[in-house]
Amino acid sequence: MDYISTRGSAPALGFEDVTLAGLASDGGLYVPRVWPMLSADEIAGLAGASYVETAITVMRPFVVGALDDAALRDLCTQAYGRFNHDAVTPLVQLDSQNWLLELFHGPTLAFKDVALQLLGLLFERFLTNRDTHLTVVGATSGDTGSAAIDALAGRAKVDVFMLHPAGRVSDVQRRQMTTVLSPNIYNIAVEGSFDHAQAIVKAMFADPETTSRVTMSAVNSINWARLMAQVVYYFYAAVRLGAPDRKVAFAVPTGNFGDVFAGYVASRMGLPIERLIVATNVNDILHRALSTGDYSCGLVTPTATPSMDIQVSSNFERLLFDLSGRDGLALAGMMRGFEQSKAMTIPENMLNGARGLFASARIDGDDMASAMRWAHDRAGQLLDPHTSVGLAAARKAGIASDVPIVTLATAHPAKFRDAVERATGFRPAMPARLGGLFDREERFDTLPATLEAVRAYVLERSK
Ligand SMILES: Cc1ncc(COP(=O)(O)O)c(C=O)c1O
Ligand SMILES: N[C@@H](CCOP(=O)(O)O)C(=O)O
Repeated sequence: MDYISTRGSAPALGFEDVTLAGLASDGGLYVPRVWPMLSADEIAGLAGASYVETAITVMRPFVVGALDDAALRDLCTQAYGRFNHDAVTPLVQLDSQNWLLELFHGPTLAFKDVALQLLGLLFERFLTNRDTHLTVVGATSGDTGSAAIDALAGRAKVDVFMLHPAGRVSDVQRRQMTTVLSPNIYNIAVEGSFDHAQAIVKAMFADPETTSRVTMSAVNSINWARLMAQVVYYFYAAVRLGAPDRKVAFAVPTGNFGDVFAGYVASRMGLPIERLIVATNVNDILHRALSTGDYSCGLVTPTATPSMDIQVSSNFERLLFDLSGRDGLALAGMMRGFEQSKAMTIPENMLNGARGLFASARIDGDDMASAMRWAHDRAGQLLDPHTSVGLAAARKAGIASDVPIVTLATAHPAKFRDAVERATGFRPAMPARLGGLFDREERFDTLPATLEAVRAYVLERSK
Protein backbone atom coordinates (compact mmCIF):
# COMPACT_ATOMS: atom_id res chain seq x y z
CA MET A 1 0.00 0.00 0.00
CA ASP A 2 1.30 3.45 -0.74
CA TYR A 3 -0.02 6.81 0.37
CA ILE A 4 -0.58 10.02 -1.57
CA SER A 5 -1.03 13.60 -0.43
CA THR A 6 -4.38 15.40 -0.57
CA ARG A 7 -2.54 18.32 -2.20
CA GLY A 8 -1.15 16.28 -5.05
CA SER A 9 2.53 17.17 -5.13
CA ALA A 10 4.33 15.45 -2.23
CA PRO A 11 6.02 12.13 -3.03
CA ALA A 12 3.99 8.97 -2.43
CA LEU A 13 5.25 7.04 0.61
CA GLY A 14 4.86 3.59 2.15
CA PHE A 15 3.27 3.02 5.56
CA GLU A 16 6.50 3.25 7.57
CA ASP A 17 7.53 6.58 6.06
CA VAL A 18 4.02 7.97 6.25
CA THR A 19 3.87 7.15 9.96
CA LEU A 20 7.16 8.88 10.66
CA ALA A 21 6.41 11.86 8.39
CA GLY A 22 3.05 12.89 9.85
CA LEU A 23 2.19 15.71 7.46
CA ALA A 24 2.99 15.64 3.72
CA SER A 25 5.69 18.01 2.50
CA ASP A 26 3.19 19.95 0.33
CA GLY A 27 1.10 20.74 3.41
CA GLY A 28 -1.45 18.04 2.58
CA LEU A 29 -2.49 14.95 4.48
CA TYR A 30 -1.62 11.43 3.45
CA VAL A 31 -4.36 8.99 2.42
CA PRO A 32 -4.11 5.49 0.94
CA ARG A 33 -3.88 5.56 -2.85
CA VAL A 34 -6.92 3.26 -2.96
CA TRP A 35 -9.41 2.29 -0.29
CA PRO A 36 -8.99 -1.42 0.43
CA MET A 37 -12.23 -3.43 0.63
CA LEU A 38 -13.31 -6.18 2.99
CA SER A 39 -15.90 -8.52 1.47
CA ALA A 40 -19.19 -9.24 3.23
CA ASP A 41 -17.82 -12.69 4.10
CA GLU A 42 -14.68 -11.21 5.62
CA ILE A 43 -16.79 -8.81 7.69
CA ALA A 44 -19.11 -11.63 8.77
CA GLY A 45 -16.00 -13.59 9.76
CA LEU A 46 -15.26 -10.97 12.41
CA ALA A 47 -18.24 -12.13 14.49
CA GLY A 48 -16.88 -13.23 17.84
CA ALA A 49 -13.32 -12.11 16.99
CA SER A 50 -11.35 -10.43 19.75
CA TYR A 51 -10.45 -6.75 19.45
CA VAL A 52 -6.88 -7.66 18.49
CA GLU A 53 -7.98 -10.12 15.79
CA THR A 54 -10.41 -7.53 14.43
CA ALA A 55 -7.60 -4.96 14.40
CA ILE A 56 -5.36 -7.27 12.39
CA THR A 57 -8.03 -7.93 9.75
CA VAL A 58 -8.94 -4.26 9.42
CA MET A 59 -5.42 -2.79 9.48
CA ARG A 60 -3.62 -5.50 7.47
CA PRO A 61 -4.21 -3.90 4.05
CA PHE A 62 -2.89 -0.52 5.27
CA VAL A 63 0.42 -1.83 6.63
CA VAL A 64 1.34 -4.17 3.78
CA GLY A 65 5.04 -3.88 3.06
CA ALA A 66 5.84 -2.58 6.54
CA LEU A 67 4.45 -5.11 9.03
CA ASP A 68 3.48 -8.76 8.70
CA ASP A 69 0.63 -10.31 10.70
CA ALA A 70 2.92 -11.51 13.48
CA ALA A 71 4.37 -8.04 13.98
CA LEU A 72 0.95 -6.41 13.85
CA ARG A 73 -0.41 -8.92 16.36
CA ASP A 74 2.50 -8.29 18.69
CA LEU A 75 2.01 -4.50 18.57
CA CYS A 76 -1.77 -4.69 19.00
CA THR A 77 -1.47 -7.15 21.89
CA GLN A 78 0.89 -4.78 23.68
CA ALA A 79 -1.18 -1.66 22.90
CA TYR A 80 -4.58 -3.07 23.86
CA GLY A 81 -3.17 -5.04 26.78
CA ARG A 82 -2.99 -1.69 28.55
CA PHE A 83 -6.77 -1.24 28.40
CA ASN A 84 -8.83 -1.86 31.51
CA HIS A 85 -11.61 -3.82 29.81
CA ASP A 86 -11.42 -7.27 28.22
CA ALA A 87 -13.48 -6.07 25.26
CA VAL A 88 -11.11 -3.04 24.87
CA THR A 89 -14.02 -0.95 23.48
CA PRO A 90 -17.21 -2.40 25.01
CA LEU A 91 -20.75 -1.66 23.80
CA VAL A 92 -23.31 -0.59 26.39
CA GLN A 93 -27.04 -0.51 25.61
CA LEU A 94 -29.03 2.59 26.61
CA ASP A 95 -32.46 1.75 25.18
CA SER A 96 -33.96 -0.23 22.31
CA GLN A 97 -32.12 1.86 19.70
CA ASN A 98 -29.22 3.61 21.38
CA TRP A 99 -25.85 2.16 22.29
CA LEU A 100 -22.63 3.60 23.62
CA LEU A 101 -19.27 2.46 22.36
CA GLU A 102 -16.99 3.08 25.33
CA LEU A 103 -13.64 4.14 23.97
CA PHE A 104 -12.20 5.38 27.25
CA HIS A 105 -10.78 2.29 28.92
CA GLY A 106 -7.18 3.11 27.99
CA PRO A 107 -4.50 4.66 30.21
CA THR A 108 -5.64 8.29 29.84
CA LEU A 109 -9.38 7.64 29.71
CA ALA A 110 -10.17 9.01 26.24
CA PHE A 111 -10.57 7.49 22.78
CA LYS A 112 -7.19 8.88 21.78
CA ASP A 113 -5.50 5.99 23.59
CA VAL A 114 -6.85 3.51 21.03
CA ALA A 115 -4.63 5.00 18.34
CA LEU A 116 -1.84 6.57 20.35
CA GLN A 117 -0.90 3.45 22.30
CA LEU A 118 -0.31 1.79 18.92
CA LEU A 119 1.42 4.83 17.41
CA GLY A 120 3.93 4.95 20.27
CA LEU A 121 4.89 1.35 19.53
CA LEU A 122 5.02 1.97 15.78
CA PHE A 123 7.42 4.89 16.29
CA GLU A 124 9.64 2.74 18.47
CA ARG A 125 9.68 -0.11 15.97
CA PHE A 126 10.32 2.04 12.91
CA LEU A 127 13.05 4.06 14.64
CA THR A 128 14.95 1.03 15.92
CA ASN A 129 17.12 0.62 12.86
CA ARG A 130 17.30 4.27 11.86
CA ASP A 131 19.73 6.91 12.91
CA THR A 132 16.89 9.39 13.39
CA HIS A 133 15.70 11.39 16.36
CA LEU A 134 12.06 12.50 16.02
CA THR A 135 10.82 15.86 17.19
CA VAL A 136 7.09 15.47 17.69
CA VAL A 137 5.23 18.76 17.84
CA GLY A 138 1.55 18.35 18.65
CA ALA A 139 -1.49 20.48 19.41
CA THR A 140 -4.15 19.42 21.86
CA SER A 141 -7.43 20.64 23.18
CA GLY A 142 -6.82 18.26 26.05
CA ASP A 143 -7.06 14.58 25.20
CA THR A 144 -4.56 13.97 22.40
CA GLY A 145 -1.89 15.57 24.58
CA SER A 146 -2.25 13.26 27.54
CA ALA A 147 -2.63 10.15 25.37
CA ALA A 148 0.45 11.02 23.30
CA ILE A 149 2.48 11.81 26.39
CA ASP A 150 1.52 8.53 28.03
CA ALA A 151 2.44 6.64 24.85
CA LEU A 152 5.79 8.38 24.30
CA ALA A 153 7.14 9.39 27.73
CA GLY A 154 10.58 7.95 28.29
CA ARG A 155 10.94 6.49 24.78
CA ALA A 156 14.38 6.80 23.20
CA LYS A 157 14.78 8.79 19.98
CA VAL A 158 11.63 10.91 20.44
CA ASP A 159 11.02 14.31 22.01
CA VAL A 160 7.45 15.55 22.42
CA PHE A 161 6.47 19.23 22.44
CA MET A 162 2.77 19.45 23.22
CA LEU A 163 0.90 22.73 22.81
CA HIS A 164 -2.39 23.24 24.66
CA PRO A 165 -4.54 26.38 24.79
CA ALA A 166 -3.77 28.07 28.13
CA GLY A 167 -6.73 27.92 30.52
CA ARG A 168 -8.99 26.10 28.05
CA VAL A 169 -8.54 22.46 29.06
CA SER A 170 -10.06 20.81 32.12
CA ASP A 171 -7.95 20.61 35.27
CA VAL A 172 -7.75 16.82 34.95
CA GLN A 173 -6.71 17.04 31.29
CA ARG A 174 -4.00 19.61 32.07
CA ARG A 175 -2.57 17.65 34.97
CA GLN A 176 -2.53 14.41 32.97
CA MET A 177 -0.06 16.18 30.69
CA THR A 178 1.87 18.49 32.95
CA THR A 179 2.59 16.05 35.77
CA VAL A 180 4.54 13.74 33.46
CA LEU A 181 8.10 14.88 34.16
CA SER A 182 10.03 12.66 31.73
CA PRO A 183 12.97 14.49 30.16
CA ASN A 184 11.62 13.94 26.63
CA ILE A 185 8.27 15.63 27.34
CA TYR A 186 7.72 19.40 27.05
CA ASN A 187 4.32 20.94 27.75
CA ILE A 188 3.59 24.39 26.36
CA ALA A 189 0.51 26.44 27.24
CA VAL A 190 -0.06 28.79 24.29
CA GLU A 191 -1.89 32.04 24.84
CA GLY A 192 -4.62 31.36 22.27
CA SER A 193 -7.11 28.73 21.15
CA PHE A 194 -6.58 25.17 19.94
CA ASP A 195 -6.83 26.50 16.36
CA HIS A 196 -3.83 28.77 17.01
CA ALA A 197 -1.87 25.83 18.41
CA GLN A 198 -2.75 23.59 15.46
CA ALA A 199 -1.84 26.33 12.96
CA ILE A 200 1.58 26.72 14.62
CA VAL A 201 2.20 22.98 14.37
CA LYS A 202 1.36 22.97 10.65
CA ALA A 203 3.47 26.08 10.08
CA MET A 204 6.45 24.35 11.67
CA PHE A 205 6.15 21.45 9.23
CA ALA A 206 6.34 24.00 6.39
CA ASP A 207 9.15 26.05 7.94
CA PRO A 208 12.61 25.37 6.42
CA GLU A 209 14.36 26.80 9.48
CA THR A 210 12.70 24.07 11.56
CA THR A 211 12.78 21.18 9.10
CA SER A 212 16.45 21.75 8.24
CA ARG A 213 17.39 21.29 11.90
CA VAL A 214 15.07 18.59 13.24
CA THR A 215 13.10 15.61 11.89
CA MET A 216 9.52 16.46 12.70
CA SER A 217 6.66 14.06 13.19
CA ALA A 218 3.05 14.25 14.29
CA VAL A 219 0.85 12.59 16.85
CA ASN A 220 -2.27 14.49 15.87
CA SER A 221 -4.76 12.91 13.53
CA ILE A 222 -2.97 14.52 10.60
CA ASN A 223 -0.85 11.37 11.02
CA TRP A 224 -2.55 8.63 8.97
CA ALA A 225 -1.68 5.88 11.48
CA ARG A 226 -3.91 7.61 14.06
CA LEU A 227 -6.98 7.27 11.86
CA MET A 228 -6.16 3.78 10.70
CA ALA A 229 -6.27 2.49 14.28
CA GLN A 230 -9.63 4.19 14.87
CA VAL A 231 -11.28 2.44 11.89
CA VAL A 232 -11.10 -0.83 13.83
CA TYR A 233 -13.72 -0.01 16.45
CA TYR A 234 -16.37 0.82 13.84
CA PHE A 235 -16.06 -2.73 12.51
CA TYR A 236 -15.86 -4.19 16.01
CA ALA A 237 -19.08 -2.47 17.13
CA ALA A 238 -21.07 -2.91 13.91
CA VAL A 239 -20.34 -6.64 13.69
CA ARG A 240 -21.58 -7.09 17.25
CA LEU A 241 -24.84 -5.43 16.23
CA GLY A 242 -25.40 -7.58 13.14
CA ALA A 243 -23.14 -6.25 10.34
CA PRO A 244 -22.82 -6.96 7.50
CA ASP A 245 -26.48 -8.09 7.40
CA ARG A 246 -27.74 -5.11 9.35
CA LYS A 247 -26.82 -1.45 8.91
CA VAL A 248 -25.73 0.58 11.93
CA ALA A 249 -25.59 4.37 12.40
CA PHE A 250 -22.85 6.10 14.39
CA ALA A 251 -23.09 9.43 16.21
CA VAL A 252 -19.67 11.00 16.61
CA PRO A 253 -18.82 14.03 18.76
CA THR A 254 -16.60 15.91 16.36
CA GLY A 255 -13.83 18.48 16.50
CA ASN A 256 -10.92 17.77 14.19
CA PHE A 257 -13.04 15.37 12.06
CA GLY A 258 -10.60 12.52 12.77
CA ASP A 259 -12.87 10.10 14.58
CA VAL A 260 -15.72 10.48 12.13
CA PHE A 261 -13.36 10.28 9.17
CA ALA A 262 -12.29 6.88 10.51
CA GLY A 263 -15.99 5.92 10.22
CA TYR A 264 -15.96 7.14 6.64
CA VAL A 265 -12.94 4.92 5.95
CA ALA A 266 -14.82 1.94 7.43
CA SER A 267 -17.68 2.68 5.07
CA ARG A 268 -15.31 2.95 2.08
CA MET A 269 -13.89 -0.44 3.12
CA GLY A 270 -17.33 -2.02 2.80
CA LEU A 271 -18.88 -1.73 6.26
CA PRO A 272 -22.60 -1.05 5.76
CA ILE A 273 -23.18 2.21 7.67
CA GLU A 274 -26.64 3.80 7.66
CA ARG A 275 -25.44 7.27 8.65
CA LEU A 276 -22.44 8.97 10.24
CA ILE A 277 -23.93 11.68 12.43
CA VAL A 278 -21.44 14.51 12.85
CA ALA A 279 -22.20 16.12 16.22
CA THR A 280 -20.73 19.56 16.90
CA ASN A 281 -21.11 21.92 19.82
CA VAL A 282 -21.85 25.63 19.16
CA ASN A 283 -18.52 25.83 17.32
CA ASP A 284 -20.48 24.44 14.42
CA ILE A 285 -18.41 24.98 11.29
CA LEU A 286 -18.68 21.30 10.33
CA HIS A 287 -22.46 21.25 10.75
CA ARG A 288 -22.72 24.36 8.56
CA ALA A 289 -20.31 22.94 6.01
CA LEU A 290 -22.14 19.63 5.65
CA SER A 291 -25.63 21.09 5.70
CA THR A 292 -25.16 24.25 3.60
CA GLY A 293 -21.63 24.23 2.21
CA ASP A 294 -20.64 27.22 4.38
CA TYR A 295 -17.15 26.31 5.60
CA SER A 296 -16.25 29.60 7.25
CA CYS A 297 -14.59 30.14 10.61
CA GLY A 298 -16.02 32.29 13.35
CA LEU A 299 -14.44 33.01 16.73
CA VAL A 300 -14.06 29.97 18.95
CA THR A 301 -16.54 29.97 21.83
CA PRO A 302 -15.29 28.16 24.95
CA THR A 303 -17.81 25.45 25.99
CA ALA A 304 -18.21 22.58 28.46
CA THR A 305 -16.84 20.37 25.65
CA PRO A 306 -13.40 21.96 25.27
CA SER A 307 -12.00 19.12 23.17
CA MET A 308 -14.44 20.11 20.42
CA ASP A 309 -13.82 23.87 20.58
CA ILE A 310 -12.27 23.83 17.13
CA GLN A 311 -12.97 25.69 13.91
CA VAL A 312 -10.35 24.41 11.50
CA SER A 313 -10.84 20.65 11.36
CA SER A 314 -7.74 19.10 9.84
CA ASN A 315 -9.29 15.91 8.57
CA PHE A 316 -12.10 17.60 6.69
CA GLU A 317 -9.46 18.06 4.00
CA ARG A 318 -9.27 14.27 3.61
CA LEU A 319 -13.02 14.12 2.93
CA LEU A 320 -12.84 17.08 0.54
CA PHE A 321 -10.11 15.24 -1.36
CA ASP A 322 -12.43 12.31 -2.05
CA LEU A 323 -15.38 14.60 -2.78
CA SER A 324 -13.25 16.47 -5.34
CA GLY A 325 -12.64 13.24 -7.22
CA ARG A 326 -9.16 13.07 -5.67
CA ASP A 327 -7.95 16.07 -7.63
CA GLY A 328 -5.06 17.06 -5.35
CA LEU A 329 -3.92 20.12 -7.27
CA ALA A 330 -7.44 21.58 -7.39
CA LEU A 331 -7.85 20.91 -3.67
CA ALA A 332 -4.48 22.53 -2.94
CA GLY A 333 -5.85 25.71 -4.57
CA MET A 334 -9.05 25.54 -2.51
CA MET A 335 -7.10 24.98 0.73
CA ARG A 336 -4.72 27.87 0.01
CA GLY A 337 -7.75 30.13 -0.45
CA PHE A 338 -9.28 28.85 2.80
CA GLU A 339 -6.03 29.37 4.71
CA GLN A 340 -5.96 33.01 3.59
CA SER A 341 -9.62 33.98 3.92
CA LYS A 342 -10.72 31.46 6.59
CA ALA A 343 -13.79 30.80 4.47
CA MET A 344 -14.80 28.50 1.65
CA THR A 345 -18.05 27.56 -0.03
CA ILE A 346 -18.15 23.87 -0.80
CA PRO A 347 -19.61 23.39 -4.28
CA GLU A 348 -22.99 21.66 -4.40
CA ASN A 349 -21.71 18.78 -6.52
CA MET A 350 -19.08 17.98 -3.88
CA LEU A 351 -21.61 18.27 -1.04
CA ASN A 352 -23.96 15.87 -2.77
CA GLY A 353 -21.28 13.21 -2.56
CA ALA A 354 -21.37 13.51 1.25
CA ARG A 355 -25.11 13.71 1.79
CA GLY A 356 -25.93 10.01 1.43
CA LEU A 357 -23.64 9.06 4.31
CA PHE A 358 -23.24 12.08 6.57
CA ALA A 359 -25.84 13.81 8.71
CA SER A 360 -24.97 16.56 11.17
CA ALA A 361 -26.31 18.44 14.17
CA ARG A 362 -25.32 21.46 16.26
CA ILE A 363 -25.82 20.79 19.95
CA ASP A 364 -25.84 23.66 22.43
CA GLY A 365 -25.07 23.46 26.14
CA ASP A 366 -28.71 22.88 27.16
CA ASP A 367 -29.20 20.02 24.67
CA MET A 368 -25.92 18.51 25.82
CA ALA A 369 -26.93 18.68 29.50
CA SER A 370 -30.36 17.22 28.87
CA ALA A 371 -28.89 14.27 26.92
CA MET A 372 -26.52 13.69 29.84
CA ARG A 373 -29.44 13.67 32.28
CA TRP A 374 -31.45 11.36 29.98
CA ALA A 375 -28.66 8.77 29.93
CA HIS A 376 -28.33 8.98 33.68
CA ASP A 377 -32.04 8.76 34.44
CA ARG A 378 -32.89 6.23 31.71
CA ALA A 379 -29.89 3.90 31.87
CA GLY A 380 -27.89 4.87 34.96
CA GLN A 381 -24.96 5.95 32.78
CA LEU A 382 -22.93 9.03 33.66
CA LEU A 383 -21.58 10.43 30.38
CA ASP A 384 -18.91 12.98 29.71
CA PRO A 385 -20.06 16.19 27.97
CA HIS A 386 -18.54 15.27 24.57
CA THR A 387 -20.30 11.92 24.53
CA SER A 388 -23.50 13.74 25.55
CA VAL A 389 -23.19 15.99 22.49
CA GLY A 390 -22.98 12.82 20.38
CA LEU A 391 -25.98 11.27 22.11
CA ALA A 392 -28.06 14.45 21.73
CA ALA A 393 -27.32 14.40 17.99
CA ALA A 394 -28.16 10.69 17.79
CA ARG A 395 -31.55 11.29 19.37
CA LYS A 396 -32.49 14.07 16.99
CA ALA A 397 -31.13 12.50 13.78
CA GLY A 398 -34.42 10.90 12.71
CA ILE A 399 -32.90 7.48 12.08
CA ALA A 400 -35.49 4.68 11.56
CA SER A 401 -36.22 2.99 14.86
CA ASP A 402 -35.03 -0.45 13.72
CA VAL A 403 -31.51 0.84 12.98
CA PRO A 404 -29.17 0.73 15.98
CA ILE A 405 -27.35 4.00 16.67
CA VAL A 406 -23.97 3.78 18.33
CA THR A 407 -22.78 6.95 20.03
CA LEU A 408 -19.03 7.04 20.42
CA ALA A 409 -18.26 7.59 24.11
CA THR A 410 -15.03 9.48 23.65
CA ALA A 411 -13.99 10.27 27.21
CA HIS A 412 -14.53 9.12 30.77
CA PRO A 413 -16.82 11.49 32.71
CA ALA A 414 -14.18 12.00 35.42
CA LYS A 415 -12.09 14.01 32.96
CA PHE A 416 -14.84 16.67 32.97
CA ARG A 417 -16.23 16.23 36.46
CA ASP A 418 -17.28 19.89 36.98
CA ALA A 419 -19.41 19.91 33.82
CA VAL A 420 -20.93 16.53 34.66
CA GLU A 421 -21.79 17.67 38.17
CA ARG A 422 -23.32 20.89 36.85
CA ALA A 423 -25.60 18.98 34.48
CA THR A 424 -26.60 16.02 36.65
CA GLY A 425 -25.80 16.88 40.26
CA PHE A 426 -23.50 13.84 40.39
CA ARG A 427 -19.73 14.15 40.62
CA PRO A 428 -18.00 11.26 38.85
CA ALA A 429 -15.56 9.32 41.01
CA MET A 430 -11.91 9.55 39.99
CA PRO A 431 -10.82 6.18 38.53
CA ALA A 432 -7.84 4.51 40.20
CA ARG A 433 -5.79 5.29 37.10
CA LEU A 434 -5.96 8.99 37.94
CA GLY A 435 -5.02 8.42 41.59
CA GLY A 436 -2.72 11.06 43.02
CA LEU A 437 -3.08 13.35 40.01
CA PHE A 438 -3.75 16.36 42.19
CA ASP A 439 -0.79 15.69 44.48
CA ARG A 440 1.83 15.67 41.75
CA GLU A 441 4.14 18.45 40.68
CA GLU A 442 3.21 20.17 37.39
CA ARG A 443 5.68 21.42 34.80
CA PHE A 444 4.87 23.54 31.75
CA ASP A 445 5.90 26.76 30.08
CA THR A 446 3.61 29.47 28.75
CA LEU A 447 4.33 31.03 25.36
CA PRO A 448 2.65 33.53 23.05
CA ALA A 449 0.73 31.83 20.22
CA THR A 450 3.31 32.60 17.54
CA LEU A 451 5.42 30.42 15.29
CA GLU A 452 8.53 32.37 16.29
CA ALA A 453 8.10 31.78 20.02
CA VAL A 454 7.31 28.08 19.70
CA ARG A 455 10.03 27.45 17.10
CA ALA A 456 12.69 29.05 19.27
CA TYR A 457 11.55 26.98 22.26
CA VAL A 458 11.54 23.71 20.31
CA LEU A 459 14.84 24.22 18.50
CA GLU A 460 16.62 25.14 21.73
CA ARG A 461 15.54 21.90 23.38
CA SER A 462 15.33 19.21 20.68
CA LYS A 463 18.15 16.73 20.38
C1 LIG B 1 -13.41 13.71 24.30
C2 LIG B 1 -13.36 14.08 22.87
N1 LIG B 1 -14.45 13.92 22.12
C3 LIG B 1 -14.46 14.24 20.82
C4 LIG B 1 -13.36 14.80 20.19
C5 LIG B 1 -13.42 15.13 18.74
O1 LIG B 1 -12.75 14.16 17.98
P1 LIG B 1 -12.15 14.53 16.56
O2 LIG B 1 -11.19 15.65 16.80
O3 LIG B 1 -11.48 13.29 16.11
O4 LIG B 1 -13.28 14.94 15.72
C6 LIG B 1 -12.19 14.98 20.94
C7 LIG B 1 -10.96 15.56 20.37
O5 LIG B 1 -10.45 15.20 19.41
C8 LIG B 1 -12.18 14.60 22.30
O6 LIG B 1 -11.08 14.72 23.02
N1 LIG C 1 -9.71 17.22 20.59
C1 LIG C 1 -8.37 16.97 20.25
C2 LIG C 1 -7.82 17.95 19.29
C3 LIG C 1 -6.70 17.35 18.49
O1 LIG C 1 -7.23 16.35 17.70
P1 LIG C 1 -6.42 15.24 16.96
O2 LIG C 1 -7.34 14.09 16.96
O3 LIG C 1 -6.11 15.78 15.63
O4 LIG C 1 -5.16 14.94 17.70
C4 LIG C 1 -7.55 16.82 21.52
O5 LIG C 1 -8.03 16.22 22.43
O6 LIG C 1 -6.43 17.28 21.62
